[in-house]
Amino acid sequence: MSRPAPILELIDVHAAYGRIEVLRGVDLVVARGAVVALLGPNGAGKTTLLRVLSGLMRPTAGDIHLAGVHVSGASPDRLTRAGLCLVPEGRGVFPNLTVEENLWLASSAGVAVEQILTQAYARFPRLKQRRRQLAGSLSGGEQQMLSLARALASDPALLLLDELSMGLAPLIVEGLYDTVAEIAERGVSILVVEQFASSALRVADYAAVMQGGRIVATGEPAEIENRLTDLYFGGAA
Ligand SMILES: Nc1ncnc2c1ncn2[C@@H]1O[C@H](COP(=O)(O)OP(=O)(O)OP(=O)(O)O)[C@@H](O)[C@H]1O
Repeated sequence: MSRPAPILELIDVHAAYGRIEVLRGVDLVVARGAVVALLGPNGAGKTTLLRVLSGLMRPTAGDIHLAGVHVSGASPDRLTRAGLCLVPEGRGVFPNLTVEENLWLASSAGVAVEQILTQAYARFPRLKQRRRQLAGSLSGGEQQMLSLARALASDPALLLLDELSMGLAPLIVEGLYDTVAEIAERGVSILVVEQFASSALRVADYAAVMQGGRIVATGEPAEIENRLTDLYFGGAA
């Protein structure tokens, strides 16, 4: 019997802002149920890659397969329906709406709002305490919990997380990554992008390093962690 296709496969993906090519031939695989950490210094192209993957930007060349289906250039809407969900850098919550209103808006067709609220509050009791508070007045960690809860409401097959740790204290980041590990245990595949690596590597099954618009190293998290300084600052082979 043939093995199921990986949840995500990129083959020689290119993308550009105007004439400036930012992704220069990205190859990457996320196996079903895996957590993959995509690391890399400022400007490596990580956020651009997530924009391309979530349909916000069209690749100029290359192939993207989601669960074996060719989706290069597909709309965000189609990708969402196919099970992909992006948690963007900067958290993507509506600051002038309450926690509960943010969760209501995350409800997708066919999933009862009550069920979404129950699941979100079970996973993040802190959000229940603050359900009538405006999202913009939550702490950074709480906003990140809310954006994760919103993402999970769509019952994604593949979660794309951009800089979950941005601007947060280490202890908060550790807690969020514990949640990421729990989400993965439920069978959700996860591609997590981080500039600073250790928390993401702790929960990852596999890691890749991006530099100058290409993947320059892939491997086990421990191996990548040992090579990270060289890969970021010493140029990569
Ligand atoms: N809208 C844009 N127009 C033109 N150039 C852009 C745009 N957005 C990003 N870039 C450039 O593309 C390159 C890759 O940026 P990108 O944000 O993808 O990197 P990154 O790896 O996510 O870095 P960071 O961790 O700093 O966010 C950078 O040189 C950046 O200046």
